[in-house]
Amino acid sequence: MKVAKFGGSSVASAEQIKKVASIIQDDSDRKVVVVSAPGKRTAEDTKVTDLLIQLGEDLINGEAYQPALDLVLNRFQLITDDLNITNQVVQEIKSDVASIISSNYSDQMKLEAIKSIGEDSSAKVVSEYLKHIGLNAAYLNPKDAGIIVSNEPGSAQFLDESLDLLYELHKREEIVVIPGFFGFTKEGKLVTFSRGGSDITGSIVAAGVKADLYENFTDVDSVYCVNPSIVENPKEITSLTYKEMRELSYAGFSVFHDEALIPAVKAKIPVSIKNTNNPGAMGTIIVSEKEVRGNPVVGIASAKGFLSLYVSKYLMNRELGFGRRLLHILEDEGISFEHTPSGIDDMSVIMNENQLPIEKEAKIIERIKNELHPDLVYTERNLALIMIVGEDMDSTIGVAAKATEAFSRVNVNLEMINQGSSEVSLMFGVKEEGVDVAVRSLYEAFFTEA
Ligand SMILES: Nc1ncnc2c1ncn2[C@@H]1O[C@H](COP(=O)(O)OP(=O)(O)O)[C@@H](O)[C@H]1O
Ligand SMILES: N[C@@H](CC(=O)OP(=O)(O)O)C(=O)O
Repeated sequence: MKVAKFGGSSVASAEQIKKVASIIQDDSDRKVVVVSAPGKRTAEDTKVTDLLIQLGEDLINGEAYQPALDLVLNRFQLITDDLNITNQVVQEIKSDVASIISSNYSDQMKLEAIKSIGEDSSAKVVSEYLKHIGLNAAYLNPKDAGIIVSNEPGSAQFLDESLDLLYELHKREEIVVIPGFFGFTKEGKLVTFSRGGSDITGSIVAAGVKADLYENFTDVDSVYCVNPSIVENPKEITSLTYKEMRELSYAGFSVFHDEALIPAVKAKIPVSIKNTNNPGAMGTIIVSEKEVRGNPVVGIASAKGFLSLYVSKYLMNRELGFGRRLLHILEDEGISFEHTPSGIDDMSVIMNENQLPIEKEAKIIERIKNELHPDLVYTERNLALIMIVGEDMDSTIGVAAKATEAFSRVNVNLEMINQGSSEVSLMFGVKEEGVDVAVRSLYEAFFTEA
């Protein structure tokens, strides 16, 4: 049995859904299908999930929500018209939104329920179309499928008890179509995963049914060794390990959600990234161990929007518990961090800028000054992180030298280097304005030069 997940770009229009149907028809092992909400049809278009978030926020803020709702309704009306199937889903969206509005849900629960409508409706449309073309298909709600998650709205984690429930899908005769992106707590509350989380649903389902393969259909022929919006026509990666993919996804390869690997890894299910627009292309396979080894670097990822909280104090190295107390202040204030490079008298805490908005910064700095008495404490914003990833890097001499040479060639100053804690990656911090030119220079150094 194969689990096939189709991303937002694959279900963005009737034309795309027809391609999805033909991919499902092509292989009778594709018995379980997971779908995202309709994504962008063009670069300027808006994803249905973004329209729904707008709708939810307008509703909560007491503003007119009808314009956003109309855009969602029109989107599904157009899809059902073009597929020549019933528009029942449009009526269901209207009544679902009305019942969410009149419910006694908290604002957060209302927003969660509204966000789930995109995937839920998409699954109804896809299953309806599969039936329309003569396939034995059925829509299956995540609650009935057994997707049980933690109560963390907007960032749910799947719970292991989902797995046995999902295994029951083997008993189904039909091709089941499950909406991605949300699950239910043990108490029956609807909770969404983080953005891009339909990949997580696909992985949980694949682990639950013990699939032979988890196929993730998107709009590119493969995972490329660098983001194709930064380097034109980058080299394709034919195979990479779970570890490499997780690091690359975490550091900016948005093609696959970094949390989506865990269920597949635990169940040892290979993941294949394929193109809905070109299903004949080989794609990329993600496995636990690679057979063919070549370039020690498999990919270069980058992400903007980080900040460094720098703290310096003479003899910090001798002050027992300094690091713990610094991190405790952050924990106490609900701030999560990504990395903590440190020196003898200095420590930096790297975090996503959304963790420390400007309004919150003064309070944190004040607490650090009062509780830790540093010589210096300040933040540096607009940082980007670049991650060079490859399982064989740690046994290859000269990778860091080649990278720093590439940075100096394009005159990009390094704010930070972090190597050692991860066996498979080497991280660099640079100012945001230099990140793309730095990534291009690294690509040339590792992938185009002899
Ligand atoms: N290294 C990479 N390789 C391939 N695609 C990448 C990479 N980094 C970023 N992307 C982007 O990921 C996109 C596909 O992911 P996503 O937008 O989530 O698709 P979907 O609509 O299928 O969920 C590609 O169109 C591409 O722009
Ligand atoms: N629709 C959700 C979940 C998702 O996975 O979407 P996509 O497959 O378009 O990345 C989002 O936009 O976050």
